[in-house]
Amino acid sequence: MIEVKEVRKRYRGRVVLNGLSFTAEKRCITCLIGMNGAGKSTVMKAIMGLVPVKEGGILIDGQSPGKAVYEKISFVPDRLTMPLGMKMSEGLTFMADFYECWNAERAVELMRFFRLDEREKIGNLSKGMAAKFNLVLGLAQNSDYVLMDEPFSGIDLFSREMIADVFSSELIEERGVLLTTHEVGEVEHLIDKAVIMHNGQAAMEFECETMRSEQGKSIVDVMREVYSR
Ligand SMILES: Nc1ncnc2c1ncn2[C@@H]1O[C@H](COP(=O)(O)OP(=O)(O)OP(=O)(O)O)[C@@H](O)[C@H]1O
Repeated sequence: MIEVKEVRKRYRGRVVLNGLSFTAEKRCITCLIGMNGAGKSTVMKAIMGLVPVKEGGILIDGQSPGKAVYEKISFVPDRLTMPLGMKMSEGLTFMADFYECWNAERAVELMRFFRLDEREKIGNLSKGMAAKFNLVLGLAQNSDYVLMDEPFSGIDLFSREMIADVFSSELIEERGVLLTTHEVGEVEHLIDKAVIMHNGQAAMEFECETMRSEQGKSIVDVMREVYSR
């Protein structure tokens, strides 16, 4: 389980996370939802140790983040961070050299699934192709958790459906997924749990199915309630 406990984060004195707490479990797709600038990417980066957090705590399966823990988590940032001059094949080799948990067979399977040609230069990829390659890099690691920052951003409908298929496939099944998205209405059926961020805190954390069956509310309904408070 990923546990975010009472995390506070300021950027140059401005409070972005103000005692944020939530959990993301294995075998569960958890979605962080919030307006632009709510701090979603900041939380992702904090979990990955990419931005320092002085107050509050983050635990992964009960352990504080460190090298061993980071082998358990893969992070798909909101844009590709590979050099643009590299071919995708070189990017895959780089990942294989760098990550002990790299699963080359799965990488090949994913490249085929997304119909990506590894001979293509990264700099020549369209936005959607780059997003898919970014997902390959994250999902081909044998990690227990996958963090994805805006995996659907700027991607056409059919490619979104392809990415959505990955969520319900065996590529994810046993893992815990924590993602951010603005396409809440579209991905609602894929998400198990929602965490609505507001004023630097988790204003609501709920199981989507329970919310639907017991209160008849969609995630968007709950968002409207939270933001109109
Ligand atoms: N490195 C930084 N230095 C200063 N301020 C920052 C930095 N990174 C983020 N911020 C600020 O922190 C706030 C939260 O940013 P963050 O990117 O986490 O939001 P977000 O919820 O992911 O937004 P969006 O939905 O627009 O992607 C914003 O006001 C942003 O300007």
